[in-house]
Amino acid sequence: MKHIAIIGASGYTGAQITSLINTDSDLSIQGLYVSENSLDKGKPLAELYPSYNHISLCLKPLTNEAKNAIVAQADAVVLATDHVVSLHLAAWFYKQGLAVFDLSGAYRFGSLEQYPKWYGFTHEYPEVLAEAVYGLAEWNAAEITQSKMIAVPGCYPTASLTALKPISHLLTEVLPVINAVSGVTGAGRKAHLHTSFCEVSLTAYGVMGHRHQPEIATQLGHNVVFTPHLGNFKRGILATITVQLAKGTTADDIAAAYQCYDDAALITVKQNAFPKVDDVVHTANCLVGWKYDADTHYLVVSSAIDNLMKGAASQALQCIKIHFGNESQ
Ligand SMILES: NC(=O)C1=CN([C@@H]2O[C@H](COP(=O)(O)OP(=O)(O)OC[C@H]3O[C@@H](n4cnc5c(N)ncnc54)[C@H](OP(=O)(O)O)[C@@H]3O)[C@@H](O)[C@H]2O)C=CC1
Ligand SMILES: CC(=O)N[C@@H](CCC(=O)OP(=O)(O)O)C(=O)O
Repeated sequence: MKHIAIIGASGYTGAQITSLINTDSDLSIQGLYVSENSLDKGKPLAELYPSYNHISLCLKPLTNEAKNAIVAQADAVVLATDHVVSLHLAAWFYKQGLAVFDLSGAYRFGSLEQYPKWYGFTHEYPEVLAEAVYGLAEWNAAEITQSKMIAVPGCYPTASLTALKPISHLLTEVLPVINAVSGVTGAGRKAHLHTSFCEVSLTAYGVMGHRHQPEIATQLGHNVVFTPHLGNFKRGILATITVQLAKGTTADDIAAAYQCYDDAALITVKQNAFPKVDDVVHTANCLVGWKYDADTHYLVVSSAIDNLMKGAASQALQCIKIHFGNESQ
């Protein structure tokens, strides 16, 4: 049995992973935490999320005493916190010897130079960053087993990389064009004008400047054009990617490439059938559909996930299970 502390448990991804760990017989929740001065400290999680009324745990403030109790009692922490909050907490808990599963972007880039541009801070922990591995579960299991510092991928990168990595050897110098639409929970629970009910309407944002573009490009090993969109639905991401493949590529080559997921329980790939967001919401699954025009060598591939599940919480749980393996039982 492994004991897991969840920090940022009142947020969308934190509450989601709390519900997953709560029902996992190999894991136990050491505690649920919010910031020291949070308006929610002391409240039962179920007061915020009545659908979790079977979970009786309360949200505790992350004081110094609480941090020391986590070190004494937990095997791992899940950080479902903002990038800058995660930056410092991850380094502190890692140095205390705990395994860290960080849902933020604070440890996803290998090189320090990327952080000021894409995250607006200077990374202060190169020694911890050097140990971090990218938790794309189906691709990096060996690394996730080895390291105690797991950077769980972003939601858009999870959808995009799942579709593109199998065919990376078929790409040309023409950049894949990724158009992705996210539900509003992708922006977190805190109130913002642009995510308020009367403001949300399907629109592109972060055009030519979203931090997930370099995350996808780095992990794919190939540059991409990435345009996120905000959709007027709560959960889910649909990433539809248009890509020109090398001359001579056949549909059979593509089908063969996607066979890499034949043993992946959570990923289903179909030819000439396209997934809907509703097919994956509240699940840990990723559905991929593709169609290829051999005359132009253009492939359209669509990938659907739940941003709070495969895009965050359930992928973090996959990483926890991979990392601890049989030890968690
Ligand atoms: N939403 C999504 O679809 C995805 C989000 N992510 C990433 O996951 C992380 C969490 O996202 P999300 O759940 O949406 O965010 P939310 O805004 O919904 O939740 C943030 C949580 O962090 C807590 N918190 C804030 N400051 C601190 C602090 N100093 N110490 C401890 N807890 C703190 C908040 O509670 P309080 O303020 O009351 O203390 C709240 O519980 C982010 O880094 C996000 O980028 C990754 C993939 C997908
Ligand atoms: C709709 C929406 O606002 N989505 C978020 C992405 C959420 C995510 O994956 O998070 P990371 O910040 O951890 O990379 C955004 O575009 O910033």
